[in-house]
Amino acid sequence: MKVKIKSPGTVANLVCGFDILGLALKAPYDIMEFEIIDQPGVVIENRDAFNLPTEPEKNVAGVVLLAAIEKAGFNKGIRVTIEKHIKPGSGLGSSAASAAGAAVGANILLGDIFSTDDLVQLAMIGEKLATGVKHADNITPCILGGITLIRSIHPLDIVPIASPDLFVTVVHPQIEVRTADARQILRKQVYLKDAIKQWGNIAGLVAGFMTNDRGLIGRSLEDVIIEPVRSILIPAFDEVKAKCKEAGALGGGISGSGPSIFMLSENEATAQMVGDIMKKVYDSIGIENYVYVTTIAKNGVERVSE
Ligand SMILES: Nc1ncnc2c1ncn2[C@@H]1O[C@H](COP(=O)(O)OP(=O)(O)O)[C@@H](O)[C@H]1O
Ligand SMILES: N[C@@H](CCOP(=O)(O)O)C(=O)O
Repeated sequence: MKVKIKSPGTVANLVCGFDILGLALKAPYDIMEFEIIDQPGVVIENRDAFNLPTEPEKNVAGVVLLAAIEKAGFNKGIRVTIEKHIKPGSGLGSSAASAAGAAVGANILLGDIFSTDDLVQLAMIGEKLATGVKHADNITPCILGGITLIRSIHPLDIVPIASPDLFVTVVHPQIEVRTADARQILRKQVYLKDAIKQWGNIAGLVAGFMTNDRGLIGRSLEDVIIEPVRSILIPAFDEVKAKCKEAGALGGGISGSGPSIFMLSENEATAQMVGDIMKKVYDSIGIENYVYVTTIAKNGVERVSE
């Protein structure tokens, strides 16, 4: 039996929700194909130009598949073919797409034996390999679709949030920011006044999503803790953000750990205009860039026909 899935890109952090809020994107997505093999262990074949490791212990899909095999007590092996469209180090959850895709793909092959919490726990093993830390704000929306809140990872407590019909524009300037590096530069302590502002924004953003209050969503898309530090790694960040908001975007910020920047808009025309602005800014400073105008994906990792 062969299992083919598509695994979506994700926007983690959702500006003020560092490590706890994320959404799934309709595009881009990776394609992965799985099959059971007699030889125990994991075999990885990459069908893209990213040169990711094929040794299972060095590839996030590999470590997740090894963990799934062990957890299931399975005595055969799994071969996975990865066709990656989400560039590693993009801030669009490239590692999460492989980790979550591997967990879901293995689960289908093994007969649907894992719960959603099991899948997230397994996929977090992949995120730990990529970033040095277990975080679930990419893998949870990648698995479940929509917008998700990770209230806690110890113990795991996932809260799916109602997703308003918003458009998402993402620009991916073609520079690489490794999530592991973007975590290293963060301050370990925050001022109470900043924490209070951030709590207000997170609560406002979740309430805004749940009540479809566009004004509240826009006002709450503010990050006073992480963005001021990480935006230094992203050329023209302030200019892009200011111009997109002027053009009518509700708001946005760094996608994951960057360098991608995302904006939410109420309609497609604004989302397209925002994309044109993003492109123009990066073209004007000679940075190759790629723009996606898309929506929030209702579904996460999905099985597709051969
Ligand atoms: N299957 C995989 N998919 C993506 N990245 C992988 C994979 N296996 C290992 N990696 C490593 O993980 C890192 C990319 O993860 P990360 O920095 O979190 O990027 P992103 O923000 O796109 O998720 C790179 O160092 C890459 O080599
Ligand atoms: N919460 C994480 C999210 C990283 O997202 P990625 O798409 O850049 O992998 C963090 O900000 O470190």
